[in-house]
Amino acid sequence: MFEDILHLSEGKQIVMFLDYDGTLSPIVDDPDRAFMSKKMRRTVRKLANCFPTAIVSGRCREKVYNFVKLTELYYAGSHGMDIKGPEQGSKYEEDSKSLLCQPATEFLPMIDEVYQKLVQKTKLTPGAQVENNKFCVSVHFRRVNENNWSDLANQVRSVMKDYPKLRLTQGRKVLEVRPIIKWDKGKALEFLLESLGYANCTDVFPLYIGDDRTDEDAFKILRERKQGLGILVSKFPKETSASYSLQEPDEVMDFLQRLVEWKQLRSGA
Ligand SMILES: O=P(O)(O)OC[C@H]1O[C@H](O[C@H]2O[C@H](CO)[C@@H](O)[C@H](O)[C@H]2O)[C@H](O)[C@@H](O)[C@@H]1O
Repeated sequence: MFEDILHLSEGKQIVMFLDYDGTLSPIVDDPDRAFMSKKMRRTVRKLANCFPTAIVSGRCREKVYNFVKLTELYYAGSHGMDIKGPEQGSKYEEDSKSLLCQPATEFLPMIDEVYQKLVQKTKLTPGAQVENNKFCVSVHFRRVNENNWSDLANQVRSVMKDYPKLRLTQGRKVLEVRPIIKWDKGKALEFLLESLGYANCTDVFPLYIGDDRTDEDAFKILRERKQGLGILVSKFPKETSASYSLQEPDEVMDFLQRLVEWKQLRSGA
C-alpha cells in the first residue's frame, strides 16, 4: 500500500486530511477523554512540516484543537462547517489567517435550542450524553444499555420532528444532528484545496484518512475528482469509497511516520 501511494503521488504535491476520533485517537467510552498520544502529536507535527495538513472532525473546532494542540494545522470542525487556517508556523500560511469558512452560521441559534431540548429529553436515559459541537450536536449512546438504544433514538427523533431544517445521521455509537445544507467533509476538503491554491491543479494528491461514515463524503469526492485517495481506518471489512485501509490509530501513526521519513529523505533533510 505505501509503495503504491508513493508511486501514484509521484511528482504531485501531497495534501493531508486527517479525521480525529478513531483515526488519530483511539475510540474511548468518554468522548471528553479521547486524547491523542504524545507520539501521535509529534508525528502529526512533523507531517505538517512536510505537507499541508488539515484535521477534519465532527467535533467543534475549538474542542478538536484542544486535543490536537498544534497551531500549524488547518482545522475543519463540525463536520467541515467551521474551517480555519494555521495560526503560525505553517509554510503554507499565506492568507490563511483570514481563512475562515462557516457556511451554517444562520443555524447557530437553532442548534443551541436543539441541544438544550436534547439534553432535557435524554436526561433520564442512563449513559446518554449530548455533546454541543457548535454547528451540530452529537447524542452518544456508547454507554447506554443496548436495550435502551431504540428508546433513545425515538427521543431524539421526537425532538427533531419540529426541526425540518436539521437532519439526523449515525456515526460510531453516536447520533449526529446537523443542518440540511449541502456541506460535509467532502465539501470541506474541496474548500481547503481551493484555499491552498490547488483548485484546478492536476499535480496535487490529497490523501484523506478517516474511520467513520461522514468520512465517506470525502472519500467519494476524491473518487469523483479522480484525485488522491482515501484510507479507511477499520478493523473489519466495510463498504467504502476509500482505496486502502489501516486497522487502527497506531497503524495510522506508522503510516504517517513513513510518509515523513520518505519526504525528509527526498528533500535531503
Ligand atoms: O469526525 P470525527 O472526528 O470522527 O467525529 C465523530 C464523532 O467523534 C466523537 O465520537 C466518537 O469518539 C468518541 C471518543 O472516542 C466515542 O466515545 C464515540 O462513541 C464516537 O462516536 C465525538 O465525540 C462526536 O461528537 C463526533 O460526532
